[in-house]
Amino acid sequence: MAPHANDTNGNATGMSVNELRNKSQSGFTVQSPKVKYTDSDITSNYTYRTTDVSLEDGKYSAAPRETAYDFKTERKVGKVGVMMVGWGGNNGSTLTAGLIANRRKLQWETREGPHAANYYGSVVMSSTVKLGTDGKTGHDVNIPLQGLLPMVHPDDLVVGGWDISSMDIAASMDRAQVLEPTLKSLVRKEMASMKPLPSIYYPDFIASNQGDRADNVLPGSKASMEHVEHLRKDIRDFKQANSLDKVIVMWTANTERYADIVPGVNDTAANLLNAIKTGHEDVAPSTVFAVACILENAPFINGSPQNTFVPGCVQLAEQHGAFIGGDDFKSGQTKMKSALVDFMINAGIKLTSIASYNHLGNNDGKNLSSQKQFRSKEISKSNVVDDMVFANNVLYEEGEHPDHTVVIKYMPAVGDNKRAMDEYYAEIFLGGHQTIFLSNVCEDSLLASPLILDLVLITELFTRIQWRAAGESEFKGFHSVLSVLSYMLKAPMTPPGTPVVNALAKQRSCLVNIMKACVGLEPENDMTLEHKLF
Ligand SMILES: NC(=O)c1ccc[n+]([C@@H]2O[C@H](COP(=O)([O-])OP(=O)(O)OC[C@H]3O[C@@H](n4cnc5c(N)ncnc54)[C@H](O)[C@@H]3O)[C@@H](O)[C@H]2O)c1
Ligand SMILES: O=P([O-])([O-])O[C@@H]1[C@@H](O)[C@H](O)[C@@H](O)[C@H](O)[C@@H]1O
Repeated sequence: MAPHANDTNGNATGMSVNELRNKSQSGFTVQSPKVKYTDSDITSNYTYRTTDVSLEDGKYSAAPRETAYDFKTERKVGKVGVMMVGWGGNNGSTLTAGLIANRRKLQWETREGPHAANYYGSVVMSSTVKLGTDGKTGHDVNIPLQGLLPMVHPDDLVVGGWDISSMDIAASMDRAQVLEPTLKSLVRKEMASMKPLPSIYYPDFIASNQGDRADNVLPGSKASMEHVEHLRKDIRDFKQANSLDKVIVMWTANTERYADIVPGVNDTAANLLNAIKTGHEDVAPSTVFAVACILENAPFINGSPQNTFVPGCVQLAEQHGAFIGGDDFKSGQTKMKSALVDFMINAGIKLTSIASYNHLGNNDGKNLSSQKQFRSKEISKSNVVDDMVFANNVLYEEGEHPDHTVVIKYMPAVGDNKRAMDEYYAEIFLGGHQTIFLSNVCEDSLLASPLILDLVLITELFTRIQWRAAGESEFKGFHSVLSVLSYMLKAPMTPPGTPVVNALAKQRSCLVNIMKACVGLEPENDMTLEHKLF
């Protein structure tokens, strides 16, 4: 029996905490002179509070700073499409099945009994945020994160995309071996009608073992403006055919090798466009897709670890005010790492080594069994602790960091059910040690698919948010590199010269507090002074 909620004077409210908990599910409005609601927009006048620190005579001087911003969020969501590159892959087919199952509110039999469609694993659809405190009872009031601002509902998303494999998406679902047959039977017909568009295929960028599925490719095995224009037309045609207001493009195709950053080739926007025009062999398919999306003003998100966003690509996005984001979905082993390392180091425990091993048997693993593709993944999985280590100069000397090794092996037998095994070794008080062993079976596509959804929903939201410094007349969009997506990504892209944050709690807090600022609400500070100062 849930405890009864008392008010701040200790008087019974007549409501259980659960009743109170569910009372506020029906949305909210902010009562503030700083927040204005019109039919078209929500506008908030927001004071951003930070602390300026300077070093004077060997001592820090800290000065509170206030910066006034206006945020404007367009309330109309419109009709949104997502085009996946690699639609026929495990993630693409699994997400597609999940969207259909949820839209149709399907239930299916499993060994444990009936299962209903859900969006578990999506931070937008299945997590909550603290809205505030009930003035009568003093209890927290939490609402679904998706309720903070107008957001597209995933049930309304229109799905499409490309694949170098011609297999329809129902057959791709079978190939993926991720979903229960009972569920597959319910979505098969609709998915069998879904055919991936032919794509660009430059064999040198992915493992040679992928060649046997490449039967759905456009002519040409290296970058060209014809490829760029063809992809742009695909996006326009998809948008028109489905009467969409906007399209978001998601790279969930194979991990590519890194492209060399070559001055005169991909270091500037002009050089990159010229390199594509002249068919330079070091321009990756993912970069060609990114360029096409930038020129078509379709946000492009990279769910894989390769360096798609070469400097010239970032510059092109900035020139066009187009959104890009990445890299590499943070779905399992690394997600756990970015939470656990944050906890250990912030607890003053000196992490000295991290050994991360995993094996998996899906096609992603097959592609990663090739050294150059593994190297892309090794980089994204290895850099995730840098910010947390660097922030603690009590435990770590300058340049000191834990040993960190990443091993990935391809073991077909386990399929999509990736095994992650980690050892965290740390120094504790008076020469002691703490050793944490973690074994984690990550059903990779069932963990990644909701993340892909979150990336789409949040990217779409940020296409409708504009800001200006108080006093300025013109509103403008966030920087082209959407670093607010970092919670879903192993190697978060940030605007050039800005810091990378990998700590999972900070990443979520950043996203939530920016969304709260857009409705004029203060960032969550967890002080709860109202429960301490009385
Ligand atoms: N948990 C996860 O599944 C997870 C986590 C992080 C990152 N990723 C990354 O997401 C990507 C997809 O993972 P997956 O398990 O779905 O892999 P997958 O191999 O099942 O799917 C990739 C698909 O991309 C297609 N493809 C390859 N090159 C293409 C091109 N140039 N154009 C269009 N299609 C192309 C392949 O035919 C395949 O169908 C991989 O790069 C993987 O590293 C996955
Ligand atoms: O997200 P995460 O579980 O740390 O990392 C995963 C790797 O462990 C796995 O080998 C790879 O196939 C997946 O694409 C994903 O990148």
